[in-house]
Amino acid sequence: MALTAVVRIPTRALLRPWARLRDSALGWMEPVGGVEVSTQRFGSQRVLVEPASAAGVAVMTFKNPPVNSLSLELLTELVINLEKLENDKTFRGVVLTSDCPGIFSAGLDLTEICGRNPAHYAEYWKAVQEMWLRLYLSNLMLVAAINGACPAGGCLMSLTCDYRVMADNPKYAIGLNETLLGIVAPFWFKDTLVNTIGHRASERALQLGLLFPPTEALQVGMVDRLVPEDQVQSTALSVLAQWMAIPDHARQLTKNMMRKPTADGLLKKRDEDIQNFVSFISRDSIQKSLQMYLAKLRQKKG
Ligand SMILES: CCC/C=C/C(=O)SCCNC(=O)CCNC(=O)[C@H](O)C(C)(C)COP(=O)([O-])OP(=O)([O-])OC[C@H]1O[C@@H](n2cnc3c(N)ncnc32)[C@H](O)[C@@H]1OP(=O)([O-])[O-]
Repeated sequence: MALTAVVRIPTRALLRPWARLRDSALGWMEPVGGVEVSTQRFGSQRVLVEPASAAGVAVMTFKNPPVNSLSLELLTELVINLEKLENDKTFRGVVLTSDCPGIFSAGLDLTEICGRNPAHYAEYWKAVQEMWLRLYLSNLMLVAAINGACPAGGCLMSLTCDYRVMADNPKYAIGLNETLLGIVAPFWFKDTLVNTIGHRASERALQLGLLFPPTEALQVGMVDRLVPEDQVQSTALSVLAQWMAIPDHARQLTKNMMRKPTADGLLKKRDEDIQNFVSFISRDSIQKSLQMYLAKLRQKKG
């Protein structure tokens, strides 16, 4: 099996805004003696990509204030930048982190799934699926540097990584809290969690919508390591340095062997999953729940 053929997703056909964003992306690679070498910061408006000082490693920083919610634009830019890193064979590992103080990501952008029309829900959900598939099956080593709150879709994104380092600050929490919003985490969110913390712990966490403070997240296995807040990124980089010692092709095949069956669950029924999502999220009762949740978030501030 060819290593580069792990994910077969016709990306251009899936998300229409990509072509536009691709055009506006900053120049990032220069051919040097036939080999593409990164020369500078690159990325796009909401996703900054910087080569780290260690060879073969990049830091991908999400920059979608105020809370790094996963808007359609952020999801699109994330996938484009990941694809660029994967296509450039000089990169083997990526640290995913946030530029928003105290927040890794607030999860799916609630304004994308509340008060819109079915066509929008379908387009958005396809982008969420795409983000998950691309990260979950990435042949790169991915380490999440969780430097803040990490609920719902933010937690999902971190769970796609090969390793999670979290800031040891009791103000932050991580988990799939969908039931608290009156919505249901889809089966592939559930599968990703089960693959990380096991069936029983997932069953409880998902039903109760648990958001684990760092110490509990470590205990349950949702994160792999806790460090002081100012050491999250440096620790993630040193973890990657250890992983870099493993021959890539053996590690990639192993990762694929572990993850492909889970990803296939979605790949086999993407359209059905989109239809399910659209009909679920369009229900009046669900829209009401989401509106109330958003109003509560806004009130909290005022
Ligand atoms: C089947 C579907 C599966 C679903 C999966 C999901 O991911 S569902 C997602 C589940 N996600 C969650 O349950 C997380 C919900 N969010 C939180 O719990 C907190 O915002 C926080 C802990 C992330 C940060 O606390 P903090 O005190 O630092 O910040 P703050 O609270 O003051 O918010 C600042 C502004 O951001 C706004 N905004 C916030 N989140 C979202 C969002 N997801 N989207 C859009 N907007 C959001 C908030 O309204 C406010 O706007 P305003 O008033 O300025 O117009």
